[in-house]
Amino acid sequence: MIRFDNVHYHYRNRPVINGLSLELTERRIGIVGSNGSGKSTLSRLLNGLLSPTEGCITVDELDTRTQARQVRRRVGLVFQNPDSQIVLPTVAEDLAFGLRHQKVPKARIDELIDEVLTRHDLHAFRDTPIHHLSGGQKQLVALSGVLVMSPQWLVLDEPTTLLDLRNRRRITEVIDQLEQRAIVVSHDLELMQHMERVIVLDQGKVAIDAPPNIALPFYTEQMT
Ligand SMILES: Nc1ncnc2c1ncn2[C@@H]1O[C@H](COP(=O)(O)OP(=O)(O)OP(=O)(O)O)[C@@H](O)[C@H]1O
Repeated sequence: MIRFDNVHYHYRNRPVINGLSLELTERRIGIVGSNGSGKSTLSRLLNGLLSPTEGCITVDELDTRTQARQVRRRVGLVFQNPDSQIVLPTVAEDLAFGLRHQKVPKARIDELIDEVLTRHDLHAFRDTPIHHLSGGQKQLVALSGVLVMSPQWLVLDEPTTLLDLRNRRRITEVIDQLEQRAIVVSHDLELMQHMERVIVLDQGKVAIDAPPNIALPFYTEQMT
């Protein structure tokens, strides 16, 4: 379980998250909200990249302030723009990066990479330079790079915004089939329909927290 206990986050003196208390247990949780409502800040708080200014976040009992390294292993964060996540020139090199850092033996790294690429239909691109890939393929590589580390939780920040309809559907299918628990931050309301629970953020607070058939009409009404 991920638990937020009266969490506040301020950038310098600008309050962005304002007293969130949440228990996240569902397998698919969506976070929506208008631009600047605090969604990306929330994603970074979830995996310990940012620490609350006030209050406490625990991930399966690990405190993100004091056990950030363990939290980051447990919660994989996929950024909105794959270019900010992919660091090495070819697909295989990039996927090996985190595993090598964790001192996983080379033969095991190759096995894990083969497995994740096959699962996402990317095996033909194993040694392809990243800059030859389409936006959708890069998005899948960025996701694969996080999955290969076997996190228990995934946080996906706007996984479909840069994609065309076909790739949006593909990523939606991949998210549906993930074994991990996933928290998906997105403006893509079609993707949000696939969630069990949708939290609407407004100025760093929960405006509504409900199944998508209730939360999404509330959100669209609020936005118009
Ligand atoms: N590094 C930063 N320093 C100062 N202010 C920041 C920083 N990052 C974000 N903010 C501010 O915090 C607020 C919330 O930003 P955040 O990126 O979390 O919102 P968001 O809901 O993800 O927005 P969007 O839908 O536009 O991506 C915004 O007003 C933003 O300007």
